Amino acid sequence: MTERETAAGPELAVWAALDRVRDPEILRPITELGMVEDVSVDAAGHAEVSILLTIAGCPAARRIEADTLAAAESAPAVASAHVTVGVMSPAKRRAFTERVRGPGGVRPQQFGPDSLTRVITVTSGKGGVGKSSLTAGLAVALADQGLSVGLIDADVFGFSIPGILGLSRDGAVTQPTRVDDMILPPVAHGVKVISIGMFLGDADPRTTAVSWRGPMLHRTIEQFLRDVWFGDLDVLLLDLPPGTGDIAISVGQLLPNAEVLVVTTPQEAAADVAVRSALVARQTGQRVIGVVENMAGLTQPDGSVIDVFGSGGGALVAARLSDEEHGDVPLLGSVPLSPTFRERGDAGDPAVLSDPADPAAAAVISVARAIAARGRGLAGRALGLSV
Ligand SMILES: Nc1ncnc2c1ncn2[C@@H]1O[C@H](COP(=O)(O)OP(=O)(O)OP(=O)(O)O)[C@@H](O)[C@H]1O
Repeated sequence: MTERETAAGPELAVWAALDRVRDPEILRPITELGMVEDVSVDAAGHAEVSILLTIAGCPAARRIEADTLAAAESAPAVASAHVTVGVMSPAKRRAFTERVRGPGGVRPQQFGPDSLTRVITVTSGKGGVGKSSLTAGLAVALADQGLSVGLIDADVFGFSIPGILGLSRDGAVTQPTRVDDMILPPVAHGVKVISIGMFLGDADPRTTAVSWRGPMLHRTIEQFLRDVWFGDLDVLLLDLPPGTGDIAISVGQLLPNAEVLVVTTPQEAAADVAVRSALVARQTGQRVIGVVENMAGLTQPDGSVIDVFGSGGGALVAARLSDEEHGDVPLLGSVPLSPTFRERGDAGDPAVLSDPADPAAAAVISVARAIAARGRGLAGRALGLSV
């Protein structure tokens, strides 16, 4: 019998209250994860709760402790509460990782051909068109719409996702928690995020250039897919370096179900490169699901609009990628230039949550709705039917 099964009265009520405390990285109740060691309530209504963390000083420790205390205090018949925090023994930690990941030592790569997760890579051809800002915004907006979302930032040359999502301060990037060989991605604004920028050791990402060749990048993405525990995701987004064939090939091999979203600016010159990057992805078997135009017309205080980067590039890319063989590739949205959108991104406080009425944020939210509504095409997928 477990501790909980023998509990009764106020103690059972505390256990029930603790069901509401979720591990902030795993997003599952601490009771389910075996993190509550003991609960006792004395005759005066004082509750003593002891919880076990995976590792000493785990980044989520304070939050788990505070949430546990608040939950215990809220239980009926509890007048006061105290929480003791301990650390799991290696055996308990093994049981914990099995509970999270499922039993068995062999970890298959996540998001393989039978996975139900939609994998969407975001590509742009040219750098600096706002691919990372849009990827982060879409991830947060999809999570806000109730989906379970993961985000892999594999943009070695410009890993800006931690900054945009508030996971980097003064050059220090939030580190993922490691529980033995399992890596738990930090959760930002409801999104599980892993970035190459989290694996630079003590190096300051502001002054550290990552110059990796294709094979190393391939291995890193492979490791992210194997060792980083994302859990059941509805959507996994990947922010990739602009326009490299190497990466497109790796993604095609590692994530054969990946869909591609193409980001371009309204400029015709950017359109050519964006089309090329989409064609490379297509050659590796990925399906292009749509185009998003970014940095479209900037609205002035008097209501007039300046097309800083021209106009029509998004529609042009969509038209050039649509044909009989591949069907219609839609322009899913046109995101205007917006100083607020940039400022909020720089502050790690994405506008899609903090200022959803901002025109750029609203456009990103609407693209996220369009992506969620389209669902995933089943073409080429094993349906898992047996007769
Ligand atoms: N719609 C927008 N309005 C205003 N600023 C924007 C908008 N989209 C992106 N930006 C800003 O443009 C800059 C470049 O954006 P971002 O880093 O997302 O581009 P990128 O395509 O990912 O670049 P790279 O791949 O080269 O790293 C950032 O400062 C970002 O805040």
